[in-house]
Amino acid sequence: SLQTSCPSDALNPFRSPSLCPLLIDDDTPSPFPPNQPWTHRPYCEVVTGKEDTQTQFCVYSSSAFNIGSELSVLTTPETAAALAPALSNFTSQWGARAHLAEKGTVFGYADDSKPYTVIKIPGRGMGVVATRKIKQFETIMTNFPVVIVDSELFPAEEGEKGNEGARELFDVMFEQLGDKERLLSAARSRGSGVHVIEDAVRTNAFGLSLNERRAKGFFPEIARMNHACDPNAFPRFTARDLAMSAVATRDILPGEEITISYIPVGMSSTYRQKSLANWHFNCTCALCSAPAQAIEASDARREQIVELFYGMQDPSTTYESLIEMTKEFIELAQVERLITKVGEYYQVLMKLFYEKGDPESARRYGSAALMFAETFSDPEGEFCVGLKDDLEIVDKVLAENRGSRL
Ligand SMILES: C[S@@+](CC[C@H](N)C(=O)[O-])C[C@H]1O[C@@H](n2cnc3c(N)ncnc32)[C@H](O)[C@@H]1O
Repeated sequence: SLQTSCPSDALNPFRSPSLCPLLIDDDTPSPFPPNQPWTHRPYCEVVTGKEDTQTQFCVYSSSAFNIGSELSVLTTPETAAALAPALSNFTSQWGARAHLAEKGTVFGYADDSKPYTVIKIPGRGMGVVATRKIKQFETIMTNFPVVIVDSELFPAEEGEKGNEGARELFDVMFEQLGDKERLLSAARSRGSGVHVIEDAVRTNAFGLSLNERRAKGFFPEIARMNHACDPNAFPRFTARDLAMSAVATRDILPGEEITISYIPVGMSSTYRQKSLANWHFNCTCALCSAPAQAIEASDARREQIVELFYGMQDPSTTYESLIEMTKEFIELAQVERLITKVGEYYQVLMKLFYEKGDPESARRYGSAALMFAETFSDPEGEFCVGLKDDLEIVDKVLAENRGSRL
C-alpha cells in the first residue's frame, strides 16, 4: 500500500516534500497540500508488461516546474516520489533561467549569457549555432525536461502496437500539458497512427536512468541540437535537478554549429548508420560526408581502439605490453577525439595498472578519469561515486607503501 503520511507531519506541517516524499496515486492523493509536489491529481492505469507483469503507471504533472515551464512525467508512484527533491530544486532552475529567454532577455532584462542562437540549417531543419567563442569544457546550455516517459511504456520498435493502457496515459499526459504547441512542433516528423507523445519523444528524447528505471526525457531547447558523429558538445544529465546540460568537448568558434551525438560515440561508420536509422535521416555530418578514404582510416582507428581495449584487459597481457598498448590506445583515441570516453577508458586503465602492481600509474589514470567523468557525467552519479571509492583504495595502498619504505 502507498505511504500516505509523513512521520514528521505532526511536528512540521510545512515539511519540505524533499524530506518526506509521499507515494501518491489517483486513489490516495497526499493529504496536504493535495498531490504535492505535483499540481495535478495523478491519473493511473495498471499496465501489463511483456512477461505479464502488472505495473501501476501514473501521469504526474506540475505546471510550476522550472519557473512555470511545466513538466509531465509518466512513471511509477515510487519513481514519482523519488523525483520530489529534484522538483523542488528551485535554485538550479533559477540559476539556469536564461534558457527561458526570448531574444536575449530574461524576464525583460538584457541577457548576454547565452552563447548560442537557434537558426535554420540547410538540410537539417533547425539547429543551434554559437554566437561567440565557447571554451572547451564550458557549459553551453542547461535545459529542463517537459515530458518524461518510463521506457516500459514504449513499444521497442516504432509502429509496433503499443499497450492500450499506455495510449490512455499518453492522452492524459498530452491533455495536461499547458504548452501543446511545443510538443506538436517537435513531433511533426512521423506519419499517422503514432501518438504525438511517442512521436515527439522518439525524435527528440534522451535516455535517462531515474530511480533505477529507464526513461526517456524531452528537453525542448537541447533537442534543437543536430547530430554529429564527431560532436563538439556532450549532453550531461544531473539527477538532483533533472537538468540536461550541453558541455563543450572542444573550443567552438562563433558561427559553428553546436552538435551532440545521438548514439554512443566511438562506433565505426557501418554501426553508426545502423544506430541512426531510428531517427530517419541521412546523416550529413562532417565525418559521414568525409571522403571515402578518410572514413576508412577513421574506421580502422576505431576498430583498432576496440581491439586494444580488449587486449589490454586480457589477463595474459604483461605489464610491459600493457604500457605499450596504453600508449598506442591513447594516441588513437586522441586522433578520433573520443574525449567524452576518456573517463570510461581511464577508469579501466586505473584498475589494470592497480592489478599489475603499479598504484602510482593507477592513481594518475584514476584522477584523470574522475576529472573527465565529473565534466561529462553526473558528479553525484554512480560512475563518479564508484571512481572516488576506487581512488580511495589506491590511495590507501600508496600510503601503506610509503609507510613501509620509511
Ligand atoms: C532532435 S531533432 C534536431 C533538431 C531539428 N533539426 C529541428 O529542426 O528541430 C532531430 C532531427 O534533426 C535532423 N537532423 C539531426 N542531425 C542531422 C544530421 N546530422 N544530418 C541531417 N539531419 C539531421 C533529423 O531530421 C532528425 O530527425
